[in-house]
Amino acid sequence: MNEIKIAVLGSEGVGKSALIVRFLTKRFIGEYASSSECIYRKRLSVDGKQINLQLYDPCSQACEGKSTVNEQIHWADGFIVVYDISDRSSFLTAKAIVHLIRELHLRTAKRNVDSLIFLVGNKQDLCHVREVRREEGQCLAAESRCQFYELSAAEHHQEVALIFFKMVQNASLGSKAKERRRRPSGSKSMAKLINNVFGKRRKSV
Ligand SMILES: Nc1nc2c(ncn2[C@@H]2O[C@H](COP(=O)(O)OP(=O)(O)OP(=O)(O)O)[C@@H](O)[C@H]2O)c(=O)[nH]1
Repeated sequence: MNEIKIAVLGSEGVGKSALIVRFLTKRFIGEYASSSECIYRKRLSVDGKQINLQLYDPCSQACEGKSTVNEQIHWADGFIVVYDISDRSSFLTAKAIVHLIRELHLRTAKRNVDSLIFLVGNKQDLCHVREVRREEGQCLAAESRCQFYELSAAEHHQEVALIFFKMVQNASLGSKAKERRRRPSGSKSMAKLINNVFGKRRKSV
């Protein structure tokens, strides 16, 4: 069975967990508790192939055993780099992450990552307080040769699911020969995810 590892990266509060939870549970959870980085696992069938998917959700706060961005990049087969359209600084962070991914993959002569980086502008529902124009996202994606999406984890289930499926599809095309690399610490089952979702309070929208 194919194993695909996807890292969802971006600065604090851009909606990384919200996107993952939306994909896994179809629900938008406004309050999500997580004080450690974690890996969610899901089995799915893509193009007739059974895939063991691992989704890495980093923790923005300092936590014990936290992996570095470099380790996260080395671990993953594909990257969903998220920014918040109502927060310009998160766009700059996303830009830096995309450049770092390209640089590290170039330096280690890994396979072509063009189809394996998606730039995602989240919180489209907050367009009345938008700080990053859609064209800026498109422009960054074009110059970084990655795919661009703008959406809202709060409002769009199908779009979110499509992005994850597309990424899995792209990653599964070139994953066979890939060596297994060090994984970030922490692993989460659906039971723990449900605990996080219904357990503690952390942030408000
Ligand atoms: N309006 C709106 N709020 C959103 C959306 N996605 C996430 N949020 C809110 O943004 C806040 C941060 O969401 P998280 O999913 O915790 O963001 P994160 O990137 O995982 O944050 P860290 O784990 O701290 O890095 C929460 O209050 C969410 O409810 C969205 O599409 N629209």
